[in-house]
Amino acid sequence: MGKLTPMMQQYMKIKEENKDCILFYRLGDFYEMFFDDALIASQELEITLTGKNCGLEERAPMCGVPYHAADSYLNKLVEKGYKVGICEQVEDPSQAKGIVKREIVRIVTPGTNISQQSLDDEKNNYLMCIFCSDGCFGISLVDVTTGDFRTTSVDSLAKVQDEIFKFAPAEIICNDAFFISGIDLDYLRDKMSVMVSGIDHYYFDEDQGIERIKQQFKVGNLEGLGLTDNPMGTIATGALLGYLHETQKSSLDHLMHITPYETGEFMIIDSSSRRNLELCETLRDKQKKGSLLWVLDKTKTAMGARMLRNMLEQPLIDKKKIEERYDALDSLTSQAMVREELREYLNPIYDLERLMTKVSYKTANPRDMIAFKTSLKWLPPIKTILEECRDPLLTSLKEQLDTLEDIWGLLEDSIVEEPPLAVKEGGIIKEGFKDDIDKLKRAKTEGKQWLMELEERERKATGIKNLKVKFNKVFGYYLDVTNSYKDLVPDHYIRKQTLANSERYTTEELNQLADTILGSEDRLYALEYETFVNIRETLAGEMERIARTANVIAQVDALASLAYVAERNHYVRPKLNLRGTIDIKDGRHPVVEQMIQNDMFIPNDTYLDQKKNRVAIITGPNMAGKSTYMRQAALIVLMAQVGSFVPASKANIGIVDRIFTRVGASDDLASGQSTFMVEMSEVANILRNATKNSLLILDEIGRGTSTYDGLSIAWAVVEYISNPKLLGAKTLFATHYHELTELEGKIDSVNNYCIAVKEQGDDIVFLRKIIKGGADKSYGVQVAKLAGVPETVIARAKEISRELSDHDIASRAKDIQPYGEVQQLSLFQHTDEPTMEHPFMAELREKNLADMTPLEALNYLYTLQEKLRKED
Ligand SMILES: Nc1ncnc2c1ncn2[C@@H]1O[C@H](COP(=O)(O)OP(=O)(O)OP(=O)(O)O)[C@@H](O)[C@H]1O
Repeated sequence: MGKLTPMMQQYMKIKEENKDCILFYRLGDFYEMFFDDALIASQELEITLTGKNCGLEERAPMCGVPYHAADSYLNKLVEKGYKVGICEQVEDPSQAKGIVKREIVRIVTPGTNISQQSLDDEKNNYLMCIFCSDGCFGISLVDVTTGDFRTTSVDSLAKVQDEIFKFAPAEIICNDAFFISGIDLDYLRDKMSVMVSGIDHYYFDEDQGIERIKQQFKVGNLEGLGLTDNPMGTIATGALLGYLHETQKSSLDHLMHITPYETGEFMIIDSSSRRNLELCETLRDKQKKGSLLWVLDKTKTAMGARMLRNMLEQPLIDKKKIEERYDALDSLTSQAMVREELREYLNPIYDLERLMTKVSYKTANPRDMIAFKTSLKWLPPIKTILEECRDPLLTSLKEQLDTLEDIWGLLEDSIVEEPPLAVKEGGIIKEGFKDDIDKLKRAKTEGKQWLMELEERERKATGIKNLKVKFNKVFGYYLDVTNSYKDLVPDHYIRKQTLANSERYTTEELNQLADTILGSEDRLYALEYETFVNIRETLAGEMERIARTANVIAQVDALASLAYVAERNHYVRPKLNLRGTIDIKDGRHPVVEQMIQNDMFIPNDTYLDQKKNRVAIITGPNMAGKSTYMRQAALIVLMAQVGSFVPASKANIGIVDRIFTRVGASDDLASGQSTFMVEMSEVANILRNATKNSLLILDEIGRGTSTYDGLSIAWAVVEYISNPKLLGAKTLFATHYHELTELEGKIDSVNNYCIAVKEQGDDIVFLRKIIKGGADKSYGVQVAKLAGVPETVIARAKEISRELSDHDIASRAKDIQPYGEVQQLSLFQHTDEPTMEHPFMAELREKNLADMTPLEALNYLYTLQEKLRKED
């Protein structure tokens, strides 16, 4: 058995301390990986596996990536959920000669990835820390690429899930208690691709955490940060900072502020509703295209895009704040020229927040400085053009906008227009910025000329006609005088060497010149680098001002985008009320109207209030447009509370505290649960958490089970939500159970609507218009025909439908004989339902379900169902 080489011993020691990391171990121009790390990396990165003689009998598996291209490899591994430890050579004079010391300089995790690729990503990249204790949760989250840092605390797991879904962090770190809080870890890992890891309990020590917070934000106490009322969030923040210091090891100066927030400041939208409403990505493809954000985001800067996404994720509930945004949009829509000029100035502005991150991590290169300068140039004209806007929000943003002219001036004076990427090879600093640099530069380029001039001067001064300045590697520059002119050599010449035919001299002037010329290149590069680093540090010192400006620009950009979209898509400014009335005239679905090309989107009205119009039961054939109509209402309310104008001819929106949607079967939620179970959990969640100020969108509740159960549940749910003593929330309720339209006469606040279709012979034409009243037919078979179901099946379905139409479904179903492939009842389950005269329904009506809790109602319905089965 051999013994590990010293270099590999060092490797083993570092690896031992960082077992959960793949080590990128710097060897010359490569990062090498060994043993298991090499096996993983070669597979994940598709790179060749080799072997290294490590001193042992067997060669160590090894693979490597070039230092200069390491970023993309690293990014790939981190995206796949690995932690990567970057291990660099560091100077350590105490080490024995020949042994280079290496140490981890940074641990890159999904939540702390600052590779160029992640800096270019439009979205925020959050690292979230969750501290769980006694059913309460402290949440702290940071995007190290932008400096966005927030904290809150919540009192239920459901609210934690909402926050996770809202911010979609790349990585969650937590204490052990969070793992047993009931959180669905598989869902987080598999469906949301979040890396979840527990961190040591010492990170959550409150006192140490507070110290870290005070140091990071340079404050003497927590009051100034607004954290005193948020002990759970404080602990989470302390732990998050501890983790960052441990992994990032370098400056976190760009994390200058933390924003404590209350979830109650914003409209609450639970995770499944966010998905269902397709706010920032589509349900199916998880793409931005097709989402509400896709329609609204016409921002010009990356900061603006993130701000808009944030606004959409957190609609407001404060009327005054919303109206401030409307006023800003009014300014920008009524002055289209001003807006477009503003957008033109915003266009060339780079991502200042992420540039600041690079400055803070000392990775900003000279081209980043030019990006800075180019961006700053547009700040004064933006400020000037904002003078045209008289509304309070834009006026205040204008006042807050620091145009950073001093920083622009510094960059303008110091960095050349097209600098290289490298920082240590010169060519960065402009002429005139620093005398020494200018001199060195001149020495480099004009050295020869200077020597010729000196030669000429000396010839004239001494009369030595063939005096020459020459160079060799041993003596450097010297004056060569042939023996015939020896007598003319002046006293101040210093002899360097005597040859057979000539003498070699030097002078003080020549020595100085030689020094300047010979060392100029190295010194020039070093001085340019030093100057560049100083400039970068000056910027780092101005981080606070730059961050504030970046935030102002982001807000202006997001507002300008909303105004632009509002004008282009003919949106209107909504009115807001606190009566709880939602009155939309000619509302349109903001996304579907963009998708429909030749066809015109048919607008529809929506009216809901706290009295006679609390619940709208919407019937109509499949494909008629029920889901579109309901989502459109929810999106219009949401847009209104984001501060956007809305797609309608007129809208008066009663501010809602929450929007809940239960739409279709969200299959991806159903990890291990049946579709019906998921549906019922969502319903339970809605009934438990909605208030009378909420808006509910319920699409075909009860569809996932048998007709009887489904209908009964739907019936009980409508009774519950329409009753102000129980819930009394405004609701749009789409159903195929036509029996539910019976409720209109029975409950005051329930009204029937349907989406009109026209029969044309055997076919139907969708009119897409919502009208008062219930639909009398479901046209399921016609829609099946439109969808291309084979003619034989359609014909048979019509036959069955005719047979069933006059009879009770339960008894008739038994009589139907199988025909070919059509053996299941599923074809007619939705096209023909039991009549209300069934004893089951009669008993149901007698019983006042409204006096029961939803659970009692469900239990009761199950008992009824059992009874029925026994009777059968
Ligand atoms: N108001 C409208 N104007 C124009 N087209 C519309 C309108 N509403 C819906 N559509 C179109 O009709 C299609 C079907 O609409 P939607 O999915 O809302 O129907 P549905 O009644 O919910 O169907 P199902 O009951 O089968 O789920 C949409 O994809 C859209 O293209």
